[in-house]
Amino acid sequence: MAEEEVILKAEGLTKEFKGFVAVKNVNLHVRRGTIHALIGPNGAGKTTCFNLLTHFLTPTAGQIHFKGRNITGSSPAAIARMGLARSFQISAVFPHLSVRENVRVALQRKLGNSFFFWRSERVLNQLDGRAMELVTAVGLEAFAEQQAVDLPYGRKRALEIATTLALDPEMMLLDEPMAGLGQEDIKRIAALIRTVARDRTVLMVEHNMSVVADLSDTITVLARGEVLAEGPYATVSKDPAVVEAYVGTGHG
Ligand SMILES: Nc1ncnc2c1ncn2[C@@H]1O[C@H](COP(=O)(O)OP(=O)(O)OP(=O)(O)O)[C@@H](O)[C@H]1O
Repeated sequence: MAEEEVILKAEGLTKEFKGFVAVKNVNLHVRRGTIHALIGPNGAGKTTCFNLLTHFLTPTAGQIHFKGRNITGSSPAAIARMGLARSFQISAVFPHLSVRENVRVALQRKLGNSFFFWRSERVLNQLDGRAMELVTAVGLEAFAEQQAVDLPYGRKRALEIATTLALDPEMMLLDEPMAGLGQEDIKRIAALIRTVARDRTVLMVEHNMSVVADLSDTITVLARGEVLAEGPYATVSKDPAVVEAYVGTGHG
């Protein structure tokens, strides 16, 4: 794989919790412009891996490179500024601000706390314009003036994606974007992920196999902290070791 094609690279990634190895020597290469899924049965180490990649956890060993730069040990804020952003949990949304205001706050945060120039009316109006573009991009225009707390669950997920898009990341990491969603919301959020992935790279941890099959260019399967298989869905879903790992845990 040509080096310039790889936007995110993890090598020998390992995380130990008091002697228990949750992630073991994981090598991961995410190609620029693709949708890459990280899957595996319960307890496989997906969340730990995700937290290592987004720097919410420090690896015991291994290195992470983003756009050719070693970002091991950098702060989540620093890597977000470099263009690698994780979608924030729903709890990070301000419940009593409107949808539009939530996105505007995210845009303000991108500008940085040290600059207060955005308090001027002209800049606020500009930010409102961009916020509405993002609100529309995620299909929330009809909800723009509603408080976040009043949104249906699936719409909150869309808002979470909009606030992440406000950072204009080159690469977006999504932690179980379909968790807790009904069929209709799943369709809508899957379409949204496909749209946002047109001009950026997406890495997601996801349990919903039909979504993974539908969206992903590449899938990495983890089991017991190790990479079991990697490739397109058609290949990994037929891999005997993958079938065994899922059947063995009753996932089917
Ligand atoms: N902070 C921690 N301290 C100790 N053990 C941990 C910690 N975090 C995770 N683990 C263990 O590491 C292993 C991998 O957990 P992880 O949550 O990464 O798996 P997962 O693949 O995301 O699972 P799930 O699909 O159930 O969310 C599990 O055995 C878990 O108990």
